[in-house]
Amino acid sequence: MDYIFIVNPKSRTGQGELLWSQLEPELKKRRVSYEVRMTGRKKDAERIATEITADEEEHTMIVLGGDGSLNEVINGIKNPSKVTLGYIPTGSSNDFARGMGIPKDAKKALELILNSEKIEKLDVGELVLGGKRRRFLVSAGMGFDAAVCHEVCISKWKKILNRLKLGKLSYAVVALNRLLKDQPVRMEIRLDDGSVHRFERAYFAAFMNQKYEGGGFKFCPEASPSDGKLDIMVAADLSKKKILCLLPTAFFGKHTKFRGVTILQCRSAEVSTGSTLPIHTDGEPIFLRNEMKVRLMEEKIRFITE
Ligand SMILES: Nc1ncnc2c1ncn2[C@@H]1O[C@H](COP(=O)(O)OP(=O)(O)OP(=O)(O)O)[C@@H](O)[C@H]1O
Repeated sequence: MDYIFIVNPKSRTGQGELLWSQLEPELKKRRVSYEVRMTGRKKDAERIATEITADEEEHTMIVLGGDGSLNEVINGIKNPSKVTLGYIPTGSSNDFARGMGIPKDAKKALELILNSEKIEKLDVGELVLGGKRRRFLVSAGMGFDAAVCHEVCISKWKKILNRLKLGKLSYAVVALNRLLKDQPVRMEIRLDDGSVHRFERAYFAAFMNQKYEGGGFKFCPEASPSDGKLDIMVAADLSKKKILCLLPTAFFGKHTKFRGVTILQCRSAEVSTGSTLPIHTDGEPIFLRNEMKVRLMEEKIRFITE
């Protein structure tokens, strides 16, 4: 099998490059047939994936990077059903790897890819905003979680905590800060089963393909990336003090039994809000809107798993 590695050398504040330099000799030693494409800047992984898949042939791509790089690759791929994907997590939040049970250790993750014979067909989420589309593998969200993603991307905390090997904590630190600033809004969610769910004071809605987002918050403990469904978590109609108490329980998925937390499932949904909110896909902040559509694509992507 020919592997195409897409490597973000800057992932986890520059550690991606070091990790790749430790893995590549192993590929050579084992005479693995591969080529490597390094990303040089933002959106490179997307461009590279588009280039590779333009021929509509079958390809095996291995991403070395964080959830952001993985998101770029899934967005660049022309037809997800023609691609087999492998993943070596070298990001700071690594929610995809956590959900899929991929080893955090890069060498072990490579071993899994080279030795595994198991393929799981994963659902691919798609966010539709007017004429624009963005795919996701982990989650898409509107409101507080997207505001946190945005602030993490621009804050100094991520770099500092990455250096201390505490990268995933950056989401928790920023979440506390954001909670003090954000105001809840009116939200209506229409699901493909015809049901309509209205919330007077919603903080956010997370549409989850994986169990975890935001660096380890297990927002939807029952979510599965291959069940043909998106799990939804809405936090609404509760005080900020209560959210503060609930957030730590969300690390263990224990928040779902409390009032103010609603869990739903859908294949597609339309959301509208009383005022404009930030929106993210896979932790990458993208737009400010008061409407969005979320759905799963017909095509699935093959993923190398344990
Ligand atoms: N050579 C590069 N220089 C600067 N930025 C890059 C480069 N290559 C990729 N990027 C950008 O870095 C962003 C973040 O990378 P990635 O998600 O791989 O790592 P991370 O931020 O450490 O992890 P996480 O997303 O899990 O927090 C990507 O969205 C990508 O656009």
